[in-house]
Amino acid sequence: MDKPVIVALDYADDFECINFLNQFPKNQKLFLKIGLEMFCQFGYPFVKSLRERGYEIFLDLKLHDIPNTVKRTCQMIAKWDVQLLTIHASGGAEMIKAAKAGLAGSNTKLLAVTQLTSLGQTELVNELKVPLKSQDYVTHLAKLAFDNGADGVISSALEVPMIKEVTSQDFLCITPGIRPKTEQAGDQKRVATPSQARSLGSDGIVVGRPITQAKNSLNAYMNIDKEWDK
Ligand SMILES: O=C(O)c1cc(=O)[nH]c(=O)n1[C@@H]1O[C@H](COP(=O)(O)O)[C@@H](O)[C@H]1O
Repeated sequence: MDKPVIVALDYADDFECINFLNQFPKNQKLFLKIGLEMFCQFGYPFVKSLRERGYEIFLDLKLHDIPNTVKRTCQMIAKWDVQLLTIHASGGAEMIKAAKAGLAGSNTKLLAVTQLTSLGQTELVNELKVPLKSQDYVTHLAKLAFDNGADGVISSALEVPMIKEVTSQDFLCITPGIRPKTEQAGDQKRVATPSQARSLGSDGIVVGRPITQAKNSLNAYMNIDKEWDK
C-alpha cells in the first residue's frame, strides 16, 4: 500500500458511483472505500464487482460486537480479498484479537477506529463521559489496537505523530476528516488538509464529500491527490 488517497464512495446510488469511476482513465489505480451506506444497498456483489475491475477496496463496516460474532464475520470477509477492514477499537482487547484471528490467512489489513473524527473534546466528555483529553483517549485506543494485533488505526491526521510514538512507525494511520482549505468541515470536528496530513505522517487519507459532492468530482480528486503527493 503506497500512501493512497482513498475515495469514500458515499453515493446514494450505484449509477452515480459508476459514473464517477468511468471518468478516470482505464489504467488509473484507485483505492475505494465502501462504507455502510453502499454496503447496505448493494452488499457483497458490489464489493466483488469493484474488485474484479481491479480497484483496491477498503471495506468500512466498523464492526463492534462480542468477540465470537466479530470473529465469525471476519472469517467470512477474509474470503473477499479486500485490502482494509474496520472495527471499533472500543470493542476491547478480546474483540480486536478475535477480528485478527478471523482474518487469518487473508491479506486483509485490520484497522481499528479510535475516536470518530466527528467527535471533539466536548462530545467525548459530555456525551460519552470519557474524562480524558481527546488525544489521550485516541492514543490509548491506538495502543490497545496495536497490542492486540491490529495492523493500524483510523484517527484524525492531527493525532498521527502521537500514535506512531506509542505504537510503531510501521503501524498504519489512515486518516479521514480531510478538508482542503476551501471546504467547510461540516459534521467533522478533527480535520486536516491533505498537505497537513502528509506532513503529520498519515499513511493514507480518506476523502468523501469534498470529492463526491464536488461540481467536478474528477478535478476534485486530482487536486487533492496533487496536494497530498507533492
Ligand atoms: O472509518 C472511517 O472511514 C471513518 C472514521 C472516522 O473517524 N471518521 C470518518 O469520517 N470516517 C469515514 O470517512 C469518510 C469521510 O467522509 P467525508 O467527511 O465526506 O470526507 C466517511 O465515509 C466516514 O464514514
